[in-house]
Amino acid sequence: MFRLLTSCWSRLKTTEETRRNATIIIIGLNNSGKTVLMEAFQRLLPSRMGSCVTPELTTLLLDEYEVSIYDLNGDMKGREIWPNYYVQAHGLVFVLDSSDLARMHEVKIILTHLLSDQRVAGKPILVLANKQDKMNALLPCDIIKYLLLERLVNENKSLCRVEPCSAIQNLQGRNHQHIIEGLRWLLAATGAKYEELCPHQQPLTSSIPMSKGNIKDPEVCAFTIVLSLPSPSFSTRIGMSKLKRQPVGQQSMEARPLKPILQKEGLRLRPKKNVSVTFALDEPMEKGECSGETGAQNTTKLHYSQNPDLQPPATYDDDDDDDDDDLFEGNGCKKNVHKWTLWSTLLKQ
Ligand SMILES: Nc1nc2c(ncn2[C@@H]2O[C@H](COP(=O)(O)OP(=O)(O)OP(=O)(O)O)[C@@H](O)[C@H]2O)c(=O)[nH]1
Ligand SMILES: [Mg+2]
Repeated sequence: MFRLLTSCWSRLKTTEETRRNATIIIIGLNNSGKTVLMEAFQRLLPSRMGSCVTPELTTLLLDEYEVSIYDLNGDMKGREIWPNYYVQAHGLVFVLDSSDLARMHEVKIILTHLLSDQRVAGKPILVLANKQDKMNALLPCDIIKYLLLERLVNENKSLCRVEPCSAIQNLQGRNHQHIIEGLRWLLAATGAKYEELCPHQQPLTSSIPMSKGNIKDPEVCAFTIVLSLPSPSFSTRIGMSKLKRQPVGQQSMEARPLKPILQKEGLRLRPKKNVSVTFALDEPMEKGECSGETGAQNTTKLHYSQNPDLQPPATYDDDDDDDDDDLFEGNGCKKNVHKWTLWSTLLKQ
């Protein structure tokens, strides 16, 4: 009995010792669903008791990671303190309300600004396209297109994954695989050596803004991400073995552009369903598969995974099932007349 207890204790101790720490910040516009999402994470994952130094901080355990997650306010005042967290963050979760079309332009401005920040550039970002339960929610493919996400992540060399989700449903314990898989991906993408490259971590406080002198040289933390040519299963399992990272200034290989990969089950694209999109270099893309605008025809293969429980958007033309593939063909969502009218309105802003 004593031996059993000792062995349990030493196993527990080993697990504790080998646990990796990661700091993640959850940001996005106010009302996008960050706090509900945080509550969903708290329900789904075990948390570290007594670790809450500040109310916005939660420490959760996922696989071998102990993740400190900061849920930051998205109102104007809250956004002012986001930069205080950039240096310390290993990765970011950006939550957006997929149904709030009126604020998509604001999202675009914020995200562009965020990703081009030197303290953020190069860090992986998980974009959660929240509120997919709403009838007018945009699909990830549309959101990517509107936000020019592909170009953004290429310019800033940040690995990016877009997950459709509904934080409300997640809170009720439904469809949570998207947010958990998204978080797993983010943790894996931060890389095992990231902490070594950010050796001077300071405890974070929201009340004391960091002076410029306290902000570490962003170059020290930034990664240039170099992707090896992945296997077909890359998009569904983005293991660290597939990613070779080196600190800026030490890269021996040229950084290659990141391309969107829609996760798919089977061969046929079903764009009316909700899909996850991971940006990565992959095998040559078949002509006509998404990303028409950016000339991605030479490098990308698309993968998607369906989430049948989430509500498909009402704005899609549902008359003919054979139209499904047209959403990704040629000029993109050409059957979606209703939605493209909206796009042109948004794009003019
Ligand atoms: N329908 C729907 N509503 C949601 C979902 N997620 C959040 N909401 C609602 O959106 C509103 C805002 O949610 P919060 O989690 O407080 O938003 P927030 O991003 O934390 O906002 P700030 O803290 O002000 O930046 C609440 O009324 C939520 O109930 C969702 O997935 N679906
Ligand atoms: Mg909140």
